[in-house]
Amino acid sequence: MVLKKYNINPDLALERQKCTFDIEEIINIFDGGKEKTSQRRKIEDVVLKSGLCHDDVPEECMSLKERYENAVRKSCFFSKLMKTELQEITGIEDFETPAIRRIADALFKDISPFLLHLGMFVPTIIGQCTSEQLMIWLPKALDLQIIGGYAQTELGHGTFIRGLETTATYDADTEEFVLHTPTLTAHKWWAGGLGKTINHCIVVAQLYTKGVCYGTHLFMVQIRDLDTHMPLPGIKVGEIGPRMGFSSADNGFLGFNNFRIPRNNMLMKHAQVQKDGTYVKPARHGKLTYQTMVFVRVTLVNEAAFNLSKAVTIAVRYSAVRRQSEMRPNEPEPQILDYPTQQHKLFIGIATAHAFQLTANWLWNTFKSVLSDMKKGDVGTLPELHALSSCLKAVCTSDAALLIEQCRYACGGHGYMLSSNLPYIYSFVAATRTYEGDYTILLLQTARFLVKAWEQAEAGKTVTPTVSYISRSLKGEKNSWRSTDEGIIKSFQAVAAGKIALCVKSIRDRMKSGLDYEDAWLLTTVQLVDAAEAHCRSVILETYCNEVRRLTKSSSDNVKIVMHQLVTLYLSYWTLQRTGDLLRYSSISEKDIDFMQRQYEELLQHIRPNAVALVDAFDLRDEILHSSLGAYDGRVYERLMEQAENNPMNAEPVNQSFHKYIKPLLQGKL
Ligand SMILES: CC/C=C\C/C=C\C/C=C\C/C=C/C=C/C(=O)SCCNC(=O)CCNC(=O)[C@H](O)C(C)(C)COP(=O)(O)OP(=O)(O)OC[C@H]1O[C@@H](n2cnc3c(N)ncnc32)[C@H](O)[C@@H]1OP(=O)(O)O
Ligand SMILES: Cc1cc2nc3c(=O)[nH]c(=O)nc-3n(C[C@H](O)[C@H](O)[C@H](O)COP(=O)(O)OP(=O)(O)OC[C@H]3O[C@@H](n4cnc5c(N)ncnc54)[C@H](O)[C@@H]3O)c2cc1C
Repeated sequence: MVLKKYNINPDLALERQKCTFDIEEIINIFDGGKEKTSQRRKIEDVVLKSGLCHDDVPEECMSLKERYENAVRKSCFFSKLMKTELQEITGIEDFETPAIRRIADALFKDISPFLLHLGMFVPTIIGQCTSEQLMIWLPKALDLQIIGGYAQTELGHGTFIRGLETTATYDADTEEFVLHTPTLTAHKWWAGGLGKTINHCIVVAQLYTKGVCYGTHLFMVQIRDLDTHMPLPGIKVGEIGPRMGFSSADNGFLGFNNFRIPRNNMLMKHAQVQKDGTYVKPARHGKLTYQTMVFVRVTLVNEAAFNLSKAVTIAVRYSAVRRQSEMRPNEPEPQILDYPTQQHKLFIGIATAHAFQLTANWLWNTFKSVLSDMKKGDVGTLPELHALSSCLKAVCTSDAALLIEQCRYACGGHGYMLSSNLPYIYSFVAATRTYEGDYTILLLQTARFLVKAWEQAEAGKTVTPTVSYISRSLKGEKNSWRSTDEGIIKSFQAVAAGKIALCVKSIRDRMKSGLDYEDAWLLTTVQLVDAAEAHCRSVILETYCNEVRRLTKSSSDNVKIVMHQLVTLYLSYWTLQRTGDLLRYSSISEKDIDFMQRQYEELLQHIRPNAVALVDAFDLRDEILHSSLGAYDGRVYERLMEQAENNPMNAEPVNQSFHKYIKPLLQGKL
């Protein structure tokens, strides 16, 4: 899409004059400093000037095949740009992934078929290969001499990894693994890029050697000829068909008919199969082959924040431009942003994008620190990281999807237009709630950790920092409600502790009544999911408050004020959402709730003058937003009309179907 230049809409211009803070300061905070902002903008300039973002026809007007081919074209040129010009022109050696991730959206309204190459294939090589294997595959993968994906899920199993059916049977005579798809349900299903694009793939299969099954392991498999791109003999591969989003990601299926790969193609950093077929199990932790999933879960919190910031930018700018109804008779129609109900729909989106972005950064640092522990041979911090990344991935993607849909509702009918980009953003984020571990499943993983932590604390052992509130609760610390940041966090921790306690009690009561542990757990899973969600809320609230305090230490007073208003809005919003829980597990009173409601409504008014400036501070270029409703200039109606006029459906005044069908029908000749 070529963006026409318009003057700024006067309503938006006025909004920007009302801003009380220096936008650039907030931009720098979220980028991680002035230097990083400048690097990111340089990268964006290079990509935008490359002409790669241009489409002759809007993406939404292309057929699925055209969209895929267009996405491949752009992915190839973008990869070339990353390898060459971006480095040369910007002089930045070490590309910051978030900057590349952001600008990628200027090229793809939907998804790049290469996403999984960088998102999972390369990280799996880095995390799962021996140093010798790394030297073979990593340079080729980084240089795009090979393009890969990650095929774990099958037609019959996604969640239950231990139930996967694809087999990799070691043949000591030839020193090869034989990959096989024994049933219909064993076909790999869903892997991004697999349908048409990739030539290599990480395949997750049940390892058999010397007649024994050792569970799922990872294998590097070439699936297509590097020159002709034809599937290799013994490989059945294709696209799984149209989906709600991910239209250009060519998610695929894959089957093996006794397909042979060399022994060295098993990724052997953690477990090995020796030449004679002897299995050497991982020395440290049984779930290290799941590491790529943990990595992606961590990055998905960032995806939730980024995509929500796009949606709320579109909806706030639109709401400042859109005028509708009347507040008092004969007065001019107000901007819809002036309605408190509209502010209620949107400002929580701004605050949540802040909360998730800061939580994502904190989680990323935690991930890096656990990786560094693991390099030193210490896997002790992995269970907490798994519990944290599981619940944060689940809750942040789920909340983001709901809030993005709320942004679409906030834009009325025009929000339903694909050109608003809100439906694309929603369908992308809706998928993140499912892939890389479904919402319920991941919360149950966190619940497992919480119940264990409870048992440890009961036994007088020290528990990890994110669950230290459990020890306080077991010591009988009573909650006394205070409407300060800290007071509210403590009360949310009391809610989480109360819910975990009830889960433990339910499991024990059920066992006393004769059930075994598995059944007692199963019957308690509704409560366990709820407890894990409550724990996650307390983690987000605490991280958000701590990070804002830390990051704004040297900020101007006005930035401190507005950032803290958003924190308070977030805390008040969740207090009001969870009054039932707080009445049950904390000492909050009716009076306190009334106070919080008033505070929340006042905050909406305080934030209102800065609303447009706050979304400007996400610093999202129009080319990244791709939205007729959310462009910086606010020329909503001009763009909607311009795009309607350019719609290929309007290229001819009379569609041929008139002559073929309507006219004969009108004339009774059909
Ligand atoms: C550059 C990139 C830019 C942007 C990125 C943007 C987008 C993202 C990229 C790609 C998008 C699209 C692609 C999507 C890809 C996929 O979806 S790949 C497939 C993902 N599949 C899953 O996530 C499956 C979910 N299932 C599981 O994770 C697990 O199997 C399980 C259900 C959680 C449990 O498994 P299992 O039955 O084997 O284990 P348990 O018996 O329940 O548990 C045993 C103990 O192990 C612990 N455990 C489990 N998982 C882990 C882990 N990952 N790490 C550490 N520990 C783990 C578990 O807690 C138990 O511990 P215990 O209680 O102490 O015994
Ligand atoms: C857009 C997209 C891209 C994807 N990309 C890839 C990819 O690149 N590579 C790849 O390998 N996979 C990929 N996947 C697959 C994805 O990882 C799985 O779909 C996901 O992990 C969920 O598994 P499932 O489909 O088997 O769901 P199921 O497990 O069948 O879930 C269905 C329902 O059953 C419930 N359920 C299942 N088990 C339990 C249980 N034990 N307790 C309680 N409830 C349960 C779930 O909560 C859910 O509500 C992708 C999926 C999508 C949608």
